[in-house]
Amino acid sequence: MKLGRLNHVGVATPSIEAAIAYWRDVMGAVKIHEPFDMPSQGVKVCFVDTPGENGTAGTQIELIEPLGADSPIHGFLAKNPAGGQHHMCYEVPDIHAARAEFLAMGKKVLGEPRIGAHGTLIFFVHPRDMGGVLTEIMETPKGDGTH
Ligand SMILES: CC[C@@H](C(=O)O)C(=O)SCCNC(=O)CCNC(=O)[C@H](O)C(C)(C)COP(=O)(O)OP(=O)(O)OC[C@H]1O[C@@H](n2cnc3c(N)ncnc32)[C@H](O)[C@@H]1OP(=O)(O)O
Ligand SMILES: [Co+2]
Repeated sequence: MKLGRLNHVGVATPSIEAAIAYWRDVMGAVKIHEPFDMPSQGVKVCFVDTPGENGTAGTQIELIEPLGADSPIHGFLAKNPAGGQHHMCYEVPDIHAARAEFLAMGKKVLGEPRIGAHGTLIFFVHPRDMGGVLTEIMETPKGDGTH
């Protein structure tokens, strides 16, 4: 499997507002995007751009707060009440080919590809099969890959 670039690091938080303040005031985020609800994924989302070179945006942090009773991050926050690093997301050119490759390697792919926060198809691979890291695979957006 040849992964593309790291698109974002998912960080679960019990409070997006508190997390925004941390990334802005402590970590010097260069841009805080408008938070939005993704009921289909059971999360409230806010993208934060860390500083890159010469004032440009670097890596994106995806802050996620539970939305609804069935949110997939309730279990994580029960174990990590203050929040923490939740998943890493890598781009691939062809989501269906990538999914088939992970399955062929015997990895536990969590569900069918569905639309993610960048508007392209995503799927997750279970952390037990990925060195303890919940891994999100997303099809590369047509634009610049930022939200
Ligand atoms: C915003 C939309 C989208 C995007 O476009 O970017 C997103 O990123 S949405 C992000 C939220 N969505 C998801 O996480 C969907 C996929 N996740 C799941 O299906 C579940 O969270 C899970 C990975 C199957 C875990 O389910 P859960 O019920 O919470 O836990 P288990 O008891 O089954 O856990 C088993 C095992 O795995 C460990 N674990 C759980 N979560 C993580 C994690 N994020 N990172 C590392 N390890 C994790 C958990 O501790 C258990 O370990 P053991 O106790 O050793 O068995
Ligand atoms: Co994500």
